[in-house]
Amino acid sequence: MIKVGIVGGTGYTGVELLRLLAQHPQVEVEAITSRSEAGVRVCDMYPNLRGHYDELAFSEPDPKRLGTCDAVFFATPHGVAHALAGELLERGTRVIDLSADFRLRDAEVWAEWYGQPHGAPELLEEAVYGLPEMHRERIRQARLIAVPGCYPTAVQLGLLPLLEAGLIDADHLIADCKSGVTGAGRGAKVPSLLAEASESMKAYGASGHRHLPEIRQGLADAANGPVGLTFVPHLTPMIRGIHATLYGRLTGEPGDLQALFERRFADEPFVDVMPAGSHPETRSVKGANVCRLAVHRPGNGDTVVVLSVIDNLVKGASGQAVQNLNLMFGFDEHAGLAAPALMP
Ligand SMILES: NC(=O)C1=CN([C@@H]2O[C@H](COP(=O)(O)OP(=O)(O)OC[C@H]3O[C@@H](n4cnc5c(N)ncnc54)[C@H](OP(=O)(O)O)[C@@H]3O)[C@@H](O)[C@H]2O)C=CC1
Ligand SMILES: CC(=O)N[C@@H](CCC(=O)OP(=O)(O)O)C(=O)O
Repeated sequence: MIKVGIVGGTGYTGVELLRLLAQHPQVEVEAITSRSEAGVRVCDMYPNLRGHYDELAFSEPDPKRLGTCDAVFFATPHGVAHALAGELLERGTRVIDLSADFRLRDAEVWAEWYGQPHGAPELLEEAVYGLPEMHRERIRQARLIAVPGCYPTAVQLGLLPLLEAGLIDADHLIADCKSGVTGAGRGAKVPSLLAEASESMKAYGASGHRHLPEIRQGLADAANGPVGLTFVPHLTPMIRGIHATLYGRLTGEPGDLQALFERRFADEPFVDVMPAGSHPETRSVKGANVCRLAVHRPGNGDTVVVLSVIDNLVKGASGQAVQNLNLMFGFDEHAGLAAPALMP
């Protein structure tokens, strides 16, 4: 058994970590923090966890107590892990950060997109980008993991096979993405109100969203050179889910694209390449740590269309974080993540 801590336990990704870890045979949650709810029992705030965490209560973030854990998850807004990760690492605690604090390798690019100076540039070199389908062996050795963002997970998984094989024009990629409202977090915000978000859909961040540099960085690694990407996120009236529709211009005759995708992800426990002609639905991944993909070539023309769906709170955040923990501690990669999606 290992002991873990969670900083930022009242948010959607924090409570999703608790739900997944409740089924993990080798993990005990030692500490969970919230400044606003300190003293409140977790199961009083989240009754779905009654019977699983009856004694656990939120506490103030205390690096000494967190430093007694084998690993600490940060499910906090940007900047919080910058302040605490270094001290925890010095105490011998491994850090799995769900925020964007360590996702971009360049501190100046981070500062430009996040509107504040990078708070821990000295840790960037050792941080590993926690996309197991790209970096599994480095994750196994890592002390500090930057869990990818939700849109970046859906987009990178969908485009990796095509870029690695050099089959599409890397200068002109398009990612048209839709997210459910939990992507915006649990904090009260007008655009997340029922009357604002339901029965409506809108694009946002079309001229530049902070996930753009993160996605470009990952795709450039796959393409072995810079990429040009147009990324437009949309808010849709669902609670969980990301649907990414990805477009690439073929540079030549690509061969069997279905076989390419099946081969690329054959050994990946959490990527499901659907049969040719499929249209994956977000509800088919609700609550599950899975990315479902389908690849199309409309009219046998020069454009390839990839459809990629994930649950933003699971493969897009907390599930991926647990998958990283499993790799770091040599557990079965499925531990805590075996349940199928909810249906309907
Ligand atoms: N929602 C999603 O789909 C995804 C979210 N993420 C990322 O995961 C992180 C958490 O997201 P989400 O769960 O939605 O966020 P929420 O806004 O729902 O929750 C944030 C949590 O952080 C705590 N917190 C806030 N400020 C501080 C601070 N200064 N020090 C310590 N704790 C703090 C809050 O508790 P309190 O204020 O009481 O201490 C709360 O528990 C974010 O970085 C987000 O970008 C990543 C992928 C997907
Ligand atoms: C619907 C919605 O608002 N989604 C969030 C992204 C989700 C997320 O939390 O991403 P990070 O982990 O990078 O913060 C947004 O567009 O800002």
